[in-house]
Amino acid sequence: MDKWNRELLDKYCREYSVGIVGFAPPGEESLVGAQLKGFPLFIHTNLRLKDAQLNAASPILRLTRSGETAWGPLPGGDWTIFQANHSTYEPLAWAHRDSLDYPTNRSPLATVIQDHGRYDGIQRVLFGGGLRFWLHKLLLLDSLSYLSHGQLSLSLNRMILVDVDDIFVGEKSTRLKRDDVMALLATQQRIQALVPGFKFNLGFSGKYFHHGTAEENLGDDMLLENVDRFTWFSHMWNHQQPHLYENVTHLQLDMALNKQFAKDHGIPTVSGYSVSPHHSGVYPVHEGLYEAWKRVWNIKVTSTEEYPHLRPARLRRGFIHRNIMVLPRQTCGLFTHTIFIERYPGGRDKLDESIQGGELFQTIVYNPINIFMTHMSNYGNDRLALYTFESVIKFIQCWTNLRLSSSPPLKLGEHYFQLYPEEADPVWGNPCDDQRHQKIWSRNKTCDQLPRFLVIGPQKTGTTALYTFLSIHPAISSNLPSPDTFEEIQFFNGKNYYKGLDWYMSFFPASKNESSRYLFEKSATYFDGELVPRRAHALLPRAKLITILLSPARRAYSWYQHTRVHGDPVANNYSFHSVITASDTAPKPLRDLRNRCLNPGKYAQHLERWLSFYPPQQLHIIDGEQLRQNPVETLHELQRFLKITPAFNYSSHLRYDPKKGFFCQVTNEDRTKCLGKSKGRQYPPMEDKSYKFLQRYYLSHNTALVKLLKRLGSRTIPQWLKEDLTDTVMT
Ligand SMILES: Nc1ncnc2c1ncn2[C@@H]1O[C@H](COP(=O)(O)OS(=O)(=O)O)[C@@H](OP(=O)(O)O)[C@H]1O
Repeated sequence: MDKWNRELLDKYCREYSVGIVGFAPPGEESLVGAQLKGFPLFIHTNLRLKDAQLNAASPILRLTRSGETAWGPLPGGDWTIFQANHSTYEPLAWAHRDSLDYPTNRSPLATVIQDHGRYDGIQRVLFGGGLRFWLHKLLLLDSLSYLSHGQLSLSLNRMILVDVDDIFVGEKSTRLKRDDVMALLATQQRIQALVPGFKFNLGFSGKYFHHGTAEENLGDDMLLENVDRFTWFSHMWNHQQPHLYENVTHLQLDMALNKQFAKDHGIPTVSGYSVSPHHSGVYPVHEGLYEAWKRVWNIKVTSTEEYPHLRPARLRRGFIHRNIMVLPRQTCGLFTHTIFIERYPGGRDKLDESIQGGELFQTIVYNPINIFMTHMSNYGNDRLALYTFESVIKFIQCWTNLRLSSSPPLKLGEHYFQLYPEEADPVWGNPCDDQRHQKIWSRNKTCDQLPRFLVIGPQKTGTTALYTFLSIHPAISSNLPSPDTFEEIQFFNGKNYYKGLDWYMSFFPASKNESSRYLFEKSATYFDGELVPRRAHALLPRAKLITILLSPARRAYSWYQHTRVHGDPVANNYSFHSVITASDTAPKPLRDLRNRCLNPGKYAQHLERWLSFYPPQQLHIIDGEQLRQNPVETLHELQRFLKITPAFNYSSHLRYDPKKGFFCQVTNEDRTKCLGKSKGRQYPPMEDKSYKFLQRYYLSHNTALVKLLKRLGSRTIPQWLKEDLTDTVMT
């Protein structure tokens, strides 16, 4: 960093009490006792180190616990260590030279050092290398917490739930014998001493009870003899994937069999938790599963790996659908077929690495709530899962101050959404964009039941005319009508979104020659809906977007007239001028109406939101005046944008109807079919004072729109936009 910037940064840090975390970059040159410019601090580089320890007296330690030695070499051979001769410095971690490379040198070398700020007024923590070493990752968390005066601190509470799935399901000779069940209970007891509330959570499929060898059947019996010492949840009766059931009644019947089995064998049925094999049906959602779960088991919480995608595990989120909380699962590396420690992928060393500071350890460090899925087969043979969980829990106890605990799934779910309330709303993605999602999606759903383009509004710009004219096109099909909102589905912007993807897709029935069909949907309220671009993009990232713009002032006036006709009491009580000029102290209903009337006209702002999700090439802007006066040309341009070939010639299908005062659809030689009375209404012209007010109101928004259109490469600026701006300048 040059001197000027450095001084600026230092000044900022001193004034606002901001600390610095620094990392020594690896260098080709090996330095010995080189002084860090401007500091009483010296470094040695490119060292091999081993046996790390922490400074128990350091005020930085919070999550990390000192006292032990992390024996063995530190990863990499290019470590930097620090030597200081000023009281401002205090080591945070030490290591020793690796004797393979160097003659024995017993004095510990500081690999992480704290600068208390006594030298130049700035607090720092300097790391002698990157973050390859797991212990340094913990120290980074603590450094951030310390330097941010506690503002960047993770809670120290961690919850763990271990599901043991496929109870009774495994093939002969992979199942639990009495010894294994005893080991399970003994380990559980030891873990309970470290993790209050811990119980293995057993997921059973009753159909396969007593399907093992004679010895294994005794193991089944022993599990049931100890039924109260575990928590239990229903898997599927026959381990069938729920998305393969087309019929919810069959699904229910199978679930009822498992419930009956539970009752007959004293297994509790009130946990409110269940999981489905291979996570199928949970996400992408198979509505039948949710329905049957609710009816048979009153399920309130489940967990899955697939949402939004399988990997990386740390990006998985939760959501709530039909009042069922779906929690993300973490990965522990144990799968149905990983049944011997030595056959763990990469061998025992890899497993130990994951436990001792590696992936599994860090999963627990970074996630306040951890749900792990394991299988019965992981607990037989050499009891890989028992070794894994007991070891990682002990390692956590040894190296961290984390407070581990466990709770039944329902409590865990409630706690999860208290921590992450923003995750409650689901985000529906396209199951065909992820092979794993597609695999666990129902057979009777296709990928062609989604629109290829959206007409997003805004309201009152001519969206119904465009929708109607597009529907004449032989290659274009709109959605089926909705009983509530007619031609509009209004999926992405309101409560309908919570009805799920199946509901949305039911508006686009599959037909035979799908590939040649251009499915589309128009919902005029999408344009200014806060959440719509994000949601639309999650589901339809390649969709084209069509918007129609006309003078925001005229649009607002048309909307007001529309709202009056629809019987809105506030619109009927107040003149247009009173609505648009309502102040922030006006009664709430009036302010709300004002906002609903005026906000959609802030075009640039809304378009920018769409453009933060979609590339500009996918957006087509129609001039609303052109649509009104020359729909034929407008539709030809639109076809070119959509790349629809052969182009449909609209000139013989649309004709100006002098009586209606608009273009209408030609039905035969001398007849036309126009839009209904609610489109192209008769109402008095807008008062001049209102128009002038709105010109001023929209000035900054219209100016931003001109800039945006230019940025998007528009060669012409719509006439209405020029007029709105010119008139404003003149008044
Ligand atoms: N061909 C044709 N026929 C009838 N109306 C037409 C046509 N082209 C554009 N318009 C203008 O469309 C305005 C209604 O816009 P929307 O259909 O988007 O309204 S809505 O948001 O769906 O309610 C409607 O607004 P009003 O004039 O205020 O009724 C019309 O001006």
